[in-house]
Amino acid sequence: MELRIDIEKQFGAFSLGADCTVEGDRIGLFGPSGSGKSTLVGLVAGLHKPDRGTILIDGEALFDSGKGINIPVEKRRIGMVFQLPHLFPHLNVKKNLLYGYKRCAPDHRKIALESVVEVLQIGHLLNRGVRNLSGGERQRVSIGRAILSNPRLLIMDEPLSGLDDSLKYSIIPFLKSVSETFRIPYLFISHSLIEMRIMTDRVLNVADGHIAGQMTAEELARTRMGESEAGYTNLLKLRFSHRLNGLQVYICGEVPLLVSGKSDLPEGLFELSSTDIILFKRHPEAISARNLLQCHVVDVFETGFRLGVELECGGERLIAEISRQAAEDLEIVTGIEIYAAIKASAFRRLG
Ligand SMILES: Nc1ncnc2c1ncn2[C@@H]1O[C@H](COP(=O)(O)OP(=O)(O)OP(=O)(O)O)[C@@H](O)[C@H]1O
Repeated sequence: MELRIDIEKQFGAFSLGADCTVEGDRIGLFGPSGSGKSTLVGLVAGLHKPDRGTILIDGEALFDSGKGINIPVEKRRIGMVFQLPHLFPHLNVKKNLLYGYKRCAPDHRKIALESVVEVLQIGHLLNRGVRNLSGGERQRVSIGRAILSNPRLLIMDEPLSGLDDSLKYSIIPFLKSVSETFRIPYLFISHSLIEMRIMTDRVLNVADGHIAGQMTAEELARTRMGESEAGYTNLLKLRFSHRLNGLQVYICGEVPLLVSGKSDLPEGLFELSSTDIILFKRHPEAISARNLLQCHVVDVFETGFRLGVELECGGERLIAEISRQAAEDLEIVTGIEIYAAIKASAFRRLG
């Protein structure tokens, strides 16, 4: 999808002026609270009318003040999912799901109820009233309802913010499989850099009512690494192997990792902060950290006052963060071999 926006909107004291072209099917909008993300997607969806400008999807004008075009919201074919699922309380799950489908013109009805129910695994809920659903189930139903309206674009405005961590990471696979199965491009709003990296490829950085830049989610994470004490978050998909001396052995690429924790689910998404990786120039004789990985330095980059060090280790990439003095002591340059020590307790399971 290509989204072209060149609009201005004044909302009381807040001015929004956005001018950008973005291409991709998994687009993020990232920025602080009040920067204008929801206003911007509301203008795209047709919930508000720009004061002037143009909004085009794949060359087709949804709004063009010069030509007097303003496609009404119900004809834009844009589905929306919000932080709080706005389901109809008097309708059961099936009727909520079919609401958008029935309003969609028959020519555009390409996605069937059965396939959405299957992907979102909500078949057992169809006859239930929506008041009797858990938070995660409600959000799955609201995603299903949006998909069944057969939109050309799905807008998700902080769809995971109202959920606790474990629920959030159980919904993400559904969001991903929905987008992969039905191939609907989406705009995804979040304050969470981790959600951006999991859910999006291209990110619009929104600041003070304008688009301050456009980059990949990975570039955004590296840019912000030096601004946060938590550093860069490595996201690792690990495969459970076995238990050993009260710890769990997971496989990362080709490398076994010792991880604290109790779950022995076959797979897991873990986070590891760049500040929890300690680098050694030579193999240390004995250390308390349970993981000592032999790595190659593939990149060294600036992160404000410190340096980011990208490591290759058994087919996986890790980013560590060190001071300039430490980089001098270690004589770090691209291509050298180095050892990375990581405590078993440094890994945090996300889902
Ligand atoms: N209808 C409106 N009338 C007046 N001001 C508005 C209106 N809608 C939004 N605003 C203002 O526009 C600014 C941007 O709000 P918006 O909700 O778009 O930000 P956001 O980046 O989505 O924030 P958050 O991440 O907190 O949801 C805010 O200052 C808000 O008060």
